[in-house]
Amino acid sequence: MYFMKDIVRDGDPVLRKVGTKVKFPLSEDDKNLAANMMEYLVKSQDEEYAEKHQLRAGVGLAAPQVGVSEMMASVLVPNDDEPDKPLLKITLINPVIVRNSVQRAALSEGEGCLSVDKDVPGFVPRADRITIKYDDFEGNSQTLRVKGYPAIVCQHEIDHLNGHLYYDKIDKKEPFELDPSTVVIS
Ligand SMILES: O=C(O)C[C@@H](Cc1ccccc1)[C@H](O)SCc1ccccc1
Ligand code: NI
Repeated sequence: MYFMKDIVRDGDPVLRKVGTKVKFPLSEDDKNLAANMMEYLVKSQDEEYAEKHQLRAGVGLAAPQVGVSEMMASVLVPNDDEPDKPLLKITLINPVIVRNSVQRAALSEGEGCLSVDKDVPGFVPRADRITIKYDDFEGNSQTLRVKGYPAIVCQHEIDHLNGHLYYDKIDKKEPFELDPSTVVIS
């Protein structure tokens, strides 16, 4: 299980590297990495456990954030209407975004990051709909199409695998300026 002490913070060069491709068959270390990252997300969304262990809630976690420069990220997007049926629960291995909608989207509250302690205000414009090619645990290539909030989370995590942080995408001069056609997600 990871705790906040295990989360690498901005300034550590590992967050600015492009991760190495994960090889198959998965090593025991990579299997444990995937399990531990997803476990962090599950526990961080359990209010009682998160409070007791001072975990920041997360809907995504990328391997570089726990110091492993590999192409692997976990995503757990909760479903407020049906808590035991998350909107998206997936481990993305070697993910590549192969299609981006022209339509842009941004979270109305901006974004945060478990690896960035400071608050960086501003909209983070992203694609509203994306198609991701990734490998599953057996090494088979899979395709995932997501839109809206799950798509924002996947883009945030895949950015981590390529050395990008959310505030890189905030317009420095006009942080709350948005193209009028951008979908604002609350
Ligand atoms: O640092 C991370 O990668 C995890 C982020 C992912 C994320 C933040 C903003 C927008 C999309 C993805 C954490 O989940 S930040 C905390 C959080 C928790 C619940 C909902 C939104 C943000
Ligand atoms: Ni992040």
